[in-house]
Amino acid sequence: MTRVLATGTFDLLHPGHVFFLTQARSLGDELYVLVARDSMIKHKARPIVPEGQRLEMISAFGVVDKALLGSESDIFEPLKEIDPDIIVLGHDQFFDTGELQKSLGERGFKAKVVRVDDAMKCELCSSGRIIKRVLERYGQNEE
Ligand SMILES: Cc1cc2nc3c(=O)[nH]c(=O)nc-3n(C[C@H](O)[C@H](O)[C@H](O)COP(=O)(O)O)c2cc1C
Ligand SMILES: Nc1ncnc2c1ncn2[C@@H]1O[C@H](COP(=O)(O)OP(=O)(O)OP(=O)(O)O)[C@@H](O)[C@H]1O
Repeated sequence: MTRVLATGTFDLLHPGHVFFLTQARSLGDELYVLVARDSMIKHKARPIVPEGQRLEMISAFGVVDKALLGSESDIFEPLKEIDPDIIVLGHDQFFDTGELQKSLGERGFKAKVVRVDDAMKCELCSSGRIIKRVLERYGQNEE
């Protein structure tokens, strides 16, 4: 039984997320997903959708066996419980594969880090671009 772990913000959902999680699931037998905490997202703007609602949506995906909220202080903490065989990184996730692999080894985790390079290309296959489109269409009308 190979347990795969995927992680991410998953703010405004789109087909790129379905594509990523389907790819992640295909690497093993079961898929766990760690949803990033609002307080831990510092590499981009604060998500529109609060963490509890982001978790609820990812939990409803058919390819996902279990979704959990991450830790608010230590990204390695939830791995003790999940104990994944594979940690999958999306094409644009900021982690360096080698450095993450090294950090995991130093902490005694067995997981192998796998980067999936494929991206689904469509105009609105990005939470950021959905937000931009909404602002273009409705932003100017704000009183
Ligand atoms: C192995 C691993 C564990 C993670 N654990 C957590 C965590 O416990 N809490 C959290 O808020 N983010 C955690 N993250 C980070 C996010 O879930 C996410 O990967 C990061 O914010 C960048 O994702 P994005 O490109 O989807 O925004 C973890 C990431 C990795 C790779
Ligand atoms: N179009 C896409 N194709 C493949 N994977 C994607 C795509 N969009 C997002 N992902 C993957 O889904 C996971 C969660 O992504 P995230 O929540 O950052 O969405 P995003 O749409 O890329 O957000 P933003 O537009 O704010 O950067 C990441 O691993 C990311 O690489």
